[in-house]
Order: sequence, then structure tokens, then C-alpha cells
Amino acid sequence: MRLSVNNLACDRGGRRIFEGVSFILLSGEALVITGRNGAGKSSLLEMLAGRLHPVGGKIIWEGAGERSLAECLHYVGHRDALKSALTARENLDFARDFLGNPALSSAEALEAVGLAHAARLPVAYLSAGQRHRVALARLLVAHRPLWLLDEPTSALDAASQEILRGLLETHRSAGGMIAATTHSPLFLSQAKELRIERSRLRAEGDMS
Ligand SMILES: Nc1ncnc2c1ncn2[C@@H]1O[C@H](COP(=O)(O)OP(=O)(O)OP(=O)(O)O)[C@@H](O)[C@H]1O
Repeated sequence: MRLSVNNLACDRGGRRIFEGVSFILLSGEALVITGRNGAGKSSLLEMLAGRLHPVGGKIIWEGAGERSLAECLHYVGHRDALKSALTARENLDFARDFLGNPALSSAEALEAVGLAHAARLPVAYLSAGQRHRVALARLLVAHRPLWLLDEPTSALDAASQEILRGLLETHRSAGGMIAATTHSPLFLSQAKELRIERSRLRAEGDMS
């Protein structure tokens, strides 16, 4: 599979946020998107997720047969999109049914993010980091090749960051693709980096 982004431009609130963003992401690759606050990192992910329309440029998705880009991605944004009144497990059961292509069971996914003990608690009772881990567990209940992650380490302690890193590397080694925004190193092996600067963009080499 191949995601090609050519010369993308983004306007928000009538202002040009970025332009000239280009990169290619292949199966097994990770792209780390960096840049200062307000540079447009989340906006770029929202465009890839189909939530925001580019004002210029193209997003081309190839190699997935009949499946559209939207059908092939998971998006985990700043809002965790969890239902507070439901338990962690119920939230994952819902996602698993809704997304199709089932992968791990909800119980297995919660165990993978170290939250087996919290499966029966309403999400409203969980800490910020625990909620975020439930949101990340959604990645594991349905097979989708492209993971779009907006600051995936936010609110995670060191042990949870290490668990996340393992999940990301496992996904890549199975041919999955990752595009993640971050303000702190993700320590992914041989990741590509895209640094967004307002209307001035610099693509750098590999980052480890
Ligand atoms: N709904 C909106 N309407 C108008 N402007 C917006 C909207 N959402 C975001 N913006 C603006 O777009 C710019 C880019 O925001 P974005 O959230 O993409 O930046 P970011 O690089 O992810 O920032 P951060 O590092 O702080 O998360 C900011 O100047 C922001 O104020």
C-alpha cells in the first residue's frame, strides 16, 4: 500500500496554515510529524482522515484494492471519542462491531494496553492516561493498515509509552503504516520525519 501526499495546502479560519506538504508513506513505514504549536500538525492528520478538505494538492491512496482511504485507517485524535457512561470493554465492543474487520477481542486489546483490570469500569471513572489507553486499544480491535495518531503519547506515563512503542512497531512489522504528530520523541526505528513550519516546509531524513 502507498499513501502519496502531493503539495497539500490547508486554510483554517480564512488563514493559510501550511502549503507545499508532500510525502510518501509505504507499507511498514512510519511518519513522525513535528512542528511548533499551531503549525498545522493536527490539521494535516484531519485531512488524511477525511475530516478536513485541502485547499490545494492531492492525497492518493493506492494498493488497497476496492477499499478507500477512509476504510483503511484508524484515527485517534485529541478527543478520545469514548462514551463516558459505557465501560472500557463496552466502548471497545462497540468499536469492534462498528468498524468491521475484527482483530483482537476487547478483552485482549485492553490487556495489550495494560488495562485488563479496568475493563468493567465506566470510562468516566478512568484517569486521563487510562482513557487515552482505551482509545489506543481501539486500534487493536479492528484491522486497518493506516494508523493516524495525534500526539499518541499525551497523558501516558513512561511504562505506557513503552507499551505504545511496542504496539506501533508490531503494527509496522506486519506491514502497517503510521503517521503520528508529536512534541516528544517516539523512538520509532527508521521513521521518516516531516517538520511543518508555517508556509515553509522542510522534509528531513530518517529519525530514530
Ligand atoms: N476550527 C478551526 N477554525 C479556525 N482555525 C482553526 C480551527 N482549528 C484549528 N485552527 C487553527 O489552525 C492552526 C493549526 O492548528 P492545529 O491544531 O492543526 O495545529 P498543531 O500543529 O496541531 O498545534 P499543537 O501543536 O498546538 O497541537 C492554528 O492556528 C489553529 O488556531
